[in-house]
Amino acid sequence: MRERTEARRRRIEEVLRKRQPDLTVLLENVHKPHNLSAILRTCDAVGVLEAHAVNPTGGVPTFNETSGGSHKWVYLRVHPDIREAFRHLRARDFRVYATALREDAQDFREVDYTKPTCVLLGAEKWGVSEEALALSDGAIKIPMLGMVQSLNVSVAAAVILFEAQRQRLKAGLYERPRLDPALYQKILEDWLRK
Ligand SMILES: C[S@@+](CC[C@H](N)C(=O)[O-])C[C@H]1O[C@@H](n2cnc3c(N)ncnc32)[C@H](O)[C@@H]1O
Repeated sequence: MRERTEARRRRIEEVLRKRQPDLTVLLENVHKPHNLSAILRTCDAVGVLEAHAVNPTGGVPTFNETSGGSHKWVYLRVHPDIREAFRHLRARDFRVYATALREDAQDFREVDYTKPTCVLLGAEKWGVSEEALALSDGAIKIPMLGMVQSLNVSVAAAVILFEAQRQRLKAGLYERPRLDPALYQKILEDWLRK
């Protein structure tokens, strides 16, 4: 029993040392539980500490088994509206890139994800709102060469976040703890209670 507790603690510490407090997503009205769950699962895999969501249509975000339990390990902060979400992110020096299937959007691989970065993802049906697009630092897209115009939102999130992970691995950002010691300790205690 004691050994299992020790092993669990070591595993939690190992994961926490790789968490990236300056990489995140903002989900604008992504309301389907399987999409939200799949995105949080990817966030966990690339080391996102906290994800953000805005649900103008109301309601508390819900998860399903697609999350694989990842919603326990990735905090989700829900903002009352998109302006408040941007205020929060700007106060923490994030650059926010809106995913959008526009002519003038740049290829997502051209962004430097080693800087504090938030990837804004839009609603399944309507995409990112004009308001959110106007507030963002630029639009990015995953080039589409097939017959279908767009990807599923959780797939788009995975493609972009793993490019961020690739860049951050190369830059050595997973090699040393990124959380300040007080925050690390607070989260460690929280995770050990789960
Ligand atoms: C199904 S798409 C929405 C399609 C919507 N009709 C539009 O024009 O934006 C849902 C979300 O997935 C993401 N997405 C899907 N395909 C993408 C692509 N090729 N590049 C960037 N983001 C994409 C965006 O966040 C988008 O808002």
